[in-house]
Amino acid sequence: MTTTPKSFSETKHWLRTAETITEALPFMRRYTGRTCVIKYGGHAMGDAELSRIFARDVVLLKQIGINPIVVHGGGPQIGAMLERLAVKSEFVDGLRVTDQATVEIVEMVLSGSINKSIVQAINEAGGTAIGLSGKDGNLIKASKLRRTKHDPESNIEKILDLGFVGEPQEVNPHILMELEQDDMIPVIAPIGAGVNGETYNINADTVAGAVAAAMGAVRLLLLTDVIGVLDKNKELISDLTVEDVKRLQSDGTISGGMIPKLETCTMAVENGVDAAVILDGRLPHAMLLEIFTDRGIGTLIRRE
Ligand SMILES: Nc1ncnc2c1ncn2[C@@H]1O[C@H](COP(=O)(O)OP(=O)(O)O)[C@@H](O)[C@H]1O
Ligand SMILES: CC(=O)N[C@@H](CCC(=O)OP(=O)(O)O)C(=O)O
Repeated sequence: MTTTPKSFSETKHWLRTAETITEALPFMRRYTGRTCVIKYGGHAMGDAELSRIFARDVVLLKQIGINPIVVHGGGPQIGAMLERLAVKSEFVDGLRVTDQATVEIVEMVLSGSINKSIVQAINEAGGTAIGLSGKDGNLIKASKLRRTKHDPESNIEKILDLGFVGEPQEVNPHILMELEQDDMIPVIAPIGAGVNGETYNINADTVAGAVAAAMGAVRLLLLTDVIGVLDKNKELISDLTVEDVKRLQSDGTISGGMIPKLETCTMAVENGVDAAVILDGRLPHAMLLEIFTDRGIGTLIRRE
């Protein structure tokens, strides 16, 4: 059956749709053939309909020649499982202190249920997704995170011991390139393997940034549960340079999970990623609005 527009408003709707597609053309040209790393945060994946929309948008990117790589988090889901198993958990500067029992649960939740549900959603949307953790194909070689924190009482830098929290030492881009060439969509759980066979829990933003840098991505998109980086008056900051980020960090404008997020963006844009964007994963089609319109949403971070 064919349908033709029946009313003036219906015609306007069709015209608007056609205009939107035409508007997207220059952006498609800019991004085609390039890699776009999407960090899908645990907070952003709470709603079933939003998850379906996310999966469809990822497939759409692939369909028009952009290579999406999904790196997912799962902080709230790990938290819920730890609570069920009565394992206590605390965060320092947005990072979960991770002992041996915790790292086993973190790996189970991230590489298991969360990874597979994203893979399944993308496959149901018509794509071919492959789930990986940093252990698969030696994707991420990790080491124990070395971090210090200034102690105002003693005025010295104290070494933080976060247990099995890791940082990527090396990301192997070859396996991801192979998958891209075969039209597959990698979905990565932020788990890394150490040289002595130990398992590391790595912040998902950090993994996304390291993967984006290793792939020379055109964009690193961090989907989260806020509209972007907010200033002290809770207003959205739409653009930031690396210098601006340092200032926001030292004057305390950013805290908690926003700290590793912006550190990641800085690392990524200093290592060959064109730009990083922190945007609201609760907004349907947030990625498409960011990539295919000149309005942009969220906070865009560039080198300078
Ligand atoms: N200046 C800021 N602007 C926006 N969010 C901030 C800021 N400082 C701290 N945050 C916190 O960072 C959180 C996002 O980080 P996180 O909870 O780790 O998200 P995700 O689970 O998506 O990775 C926000 O929900 C907010 O509570
Ligand atoms: C070291 C560390 O904090 N790891 C995170 C890994 C998951 C994650 O980063 O999830 P979100 O992106 O949803 O926050 C954690 O254990 O929660």
